Amino acid sequence: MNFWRKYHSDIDSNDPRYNQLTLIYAIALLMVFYFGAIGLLNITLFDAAYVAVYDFIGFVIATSIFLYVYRGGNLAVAGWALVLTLITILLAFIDLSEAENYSLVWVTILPPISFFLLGSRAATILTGLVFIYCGWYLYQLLQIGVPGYLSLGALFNFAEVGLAHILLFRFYERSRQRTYDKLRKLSITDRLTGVYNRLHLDNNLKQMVALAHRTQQPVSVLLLDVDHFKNINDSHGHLMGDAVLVHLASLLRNLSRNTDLLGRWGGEEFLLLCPNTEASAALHLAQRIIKALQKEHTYRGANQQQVTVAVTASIGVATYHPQQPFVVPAAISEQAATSSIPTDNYTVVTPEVAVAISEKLLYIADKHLYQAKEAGRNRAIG
Ligand SMILES: Nc1nc2c(ncn2[C@@H]2O[C@H](COP(=O)(O)OP(=O)(O)OP(=O)(O)O)[C@@H](O)[C@H]2O)c(=O)[nH]1
Repeated sequence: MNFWRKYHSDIDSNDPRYNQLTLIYAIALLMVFYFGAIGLLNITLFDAAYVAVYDFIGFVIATSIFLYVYRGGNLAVAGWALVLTLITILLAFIDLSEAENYSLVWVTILPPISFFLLGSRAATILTGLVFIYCGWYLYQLLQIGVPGYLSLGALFNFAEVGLAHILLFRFYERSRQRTYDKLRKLSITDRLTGVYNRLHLDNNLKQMVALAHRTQQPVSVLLLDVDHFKNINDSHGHLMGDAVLVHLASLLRNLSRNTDLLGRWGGEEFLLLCPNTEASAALHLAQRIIKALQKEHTYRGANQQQVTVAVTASIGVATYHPQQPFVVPAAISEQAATSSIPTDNYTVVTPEVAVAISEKLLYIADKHLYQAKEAGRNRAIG
């Protein structure tokens, strides 16, 4: 982890916010040095203390934004603060220079920054308003006949460049966002069943455990494994096996709550994460799943042939309750003694402890699943 992300360790280089963070740092730092240096020059060399007051205000605002982000502040808030500060500075600068020396061209840096930091909608409105204001400002100068390069043609050119900038960056930002959403969805879902994949479950279980601790609510996990799945594949073909997995995923989705998180843990294994769920409720849910699976279902396999296949599953259940000591149950503690799973009782949940509790939950669920298989399958143990 580098120095800049000390308080934003959750943002890695694959996260789109990583570059936003970099851009906010870069612009804020640039403003800090710029206002600091110009302010000093205004006081010492140019004897313009009244201008230095503005430099000082800019310096303080830029430093505040920088420190706010550095201390882990919200990126959206920092993005808005930065863009609004930039707009104020640019408009003040244009006004002070009365649009001389093409100072107006500076507003063209706003669309790339705004679209990147604020998203398509907010940036379109904000930069649109700034360009309209600048067009109106130019028009006023034309009216009073400011000499020099100002002409009606210049006004049109400015308006056209402004519009082109907004449309192009809007198009660019929306296509980037769409590609990102598509890639993200692909990276967290299982292609066959459409439920979440193992990576996503893993990440969320840790967060769920931390939240359970904060809210003092229990969290349960259900680990389900189809019984003799190999036989289904061998007797009816792989396509039929796939159809069984798809059906099972939709059955699990229908039986679980909206707040539960369902995913495919492995080949024919599914994991259901249930926040705010007591051990008894989790076991009850597991039994409902077993019962629902026992109902006959017709699957479509190769050559569109329809076959009724009897599918059963075994489920291991485990629950973490923040108010109770979390120890590996006696029945499986012998195996735990030789494994690396920590067995302490946790009082404070740091990220490391959340990982340890998640591992232990999965470990217990896996052992219960194993016991259910040993006891004859088609059952749940918790
Ligand atoms: N059709 C299909 N089969 C899969 C998929 N992923 C894994 N499998 C198969 O699932 C089977 C798992 O077999 P085993 O681990 O022996 O488990 P089982 O036959 O269910 O036996 P028990 O779990 O002991 O009841 C293997 O034959 C894998 O090839 C998949 O995506 N589609």
